Amino acid sequence: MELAIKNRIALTTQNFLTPKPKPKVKSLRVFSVKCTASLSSLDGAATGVVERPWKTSDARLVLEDGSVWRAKSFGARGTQVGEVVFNTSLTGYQEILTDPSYAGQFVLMTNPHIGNTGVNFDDEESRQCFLAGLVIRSLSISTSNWRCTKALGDYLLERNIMGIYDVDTRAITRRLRQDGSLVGVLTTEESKTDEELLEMSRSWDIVGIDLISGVTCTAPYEWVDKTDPEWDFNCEGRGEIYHVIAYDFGIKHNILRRLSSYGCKITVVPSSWPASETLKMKPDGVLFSNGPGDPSAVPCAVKTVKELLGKVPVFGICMGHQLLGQALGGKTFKMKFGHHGGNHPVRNLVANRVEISAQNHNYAVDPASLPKGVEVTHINLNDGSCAGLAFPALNVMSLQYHPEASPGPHDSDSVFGEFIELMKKVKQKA
Ligand SMILES: NC(=O)CC[C@H](N)C(=O)O
Repeated sequence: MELAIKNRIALTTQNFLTPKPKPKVKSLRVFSVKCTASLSSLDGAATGVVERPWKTSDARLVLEDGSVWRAKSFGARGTQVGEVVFNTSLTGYQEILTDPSYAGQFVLMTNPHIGNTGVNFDDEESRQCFLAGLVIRSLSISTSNWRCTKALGDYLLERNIMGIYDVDTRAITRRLRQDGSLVGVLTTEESKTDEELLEMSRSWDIVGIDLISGVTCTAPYEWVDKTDPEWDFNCEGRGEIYHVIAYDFGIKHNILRRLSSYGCKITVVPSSWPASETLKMKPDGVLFSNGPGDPSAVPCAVKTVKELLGKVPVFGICMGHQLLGQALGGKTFKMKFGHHGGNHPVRNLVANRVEISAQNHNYAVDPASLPKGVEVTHINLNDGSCAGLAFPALNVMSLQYHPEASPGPHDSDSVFGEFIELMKKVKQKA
């Protein structure tokens, strides 16, 4: 078993971790799917009233490799550039749409059937949708869920987010797996030629851009909301209150709810909040949140993390983990197509167990670049990449993935309890 896992890592690591070269364009190739019974009106879809004629394709997604994907639009109209990534989660599209870490990206759902549960008030992971757009195979013609307040198409339209459906998401996913993430331009504008859109996609890049400043909050605020007790599955033994300062690099609400449920008093601060101000607030711990884009494009955030190292216990999640990796002296790199989904097996080397995790990242910390004393605590079993770090001497812990799930499995929820234990230990020593 052990050997099988090792062999699997050896076989796959090279594939998934090698950054992609820029794709060559031989000529533009147009792809379209055979017409399925999609409705012309989303209002009709919400009420179940069928309108004819069937909608025909009115949108194009042009990828930087020269492929042109004809599709049908829903949500907002216009032209939008972004990086296309695929997400393998079966459920939770609303949490995915409101995860700020997707800023600058088109999320392509591999689950072909999207929209069937509509959207509701409770599943928002942030104040708005920051992603570039949504790409799906089939848009549900009706919504049916007791929490549903709105159809997905109306929701995206209100938030000015473009969506397309009736596009071969399986073929695009294979292309992304083979060639790596690709930049694309999505348009509903007939006047734009395929060549123009290709040129647009090839002249834009997500690497090296600071996307955090566009999603962070503008001023500090207190967070009080907890996980609804009806949904909470892990809430025993939380007595003492710990004050946590949470750096908002694009924070998901469920990180805050879980910390709050575990007994933390939370102050959320903007990404530019000085480390000196944080220390003046005398927190028991600091959380560095998830967030969009390239971790090496935000040296200011790395500087803040560095200034807090060793002064207070810290916990990093996803972007927070990558910033910690850099602050400790390590390097981050862009993966071939990253990890996005709710089914990633991770080996927890400390507890010696496998956890199925929710993940959403395109970058990773290179463990070989880390100084002595920094321990790799978690490994992604699909490709052997670093999924967690600890530096006990400085009371540092971090995960590359999402223990708060939303959406995804809850196997790693207990890590919030480990952060509490770390704060407790340091407080008792003081
Ligand atoms: N979810 C996140 O925090 C993502 C981190 C980073 N933007 C990445 O893509 O790797």
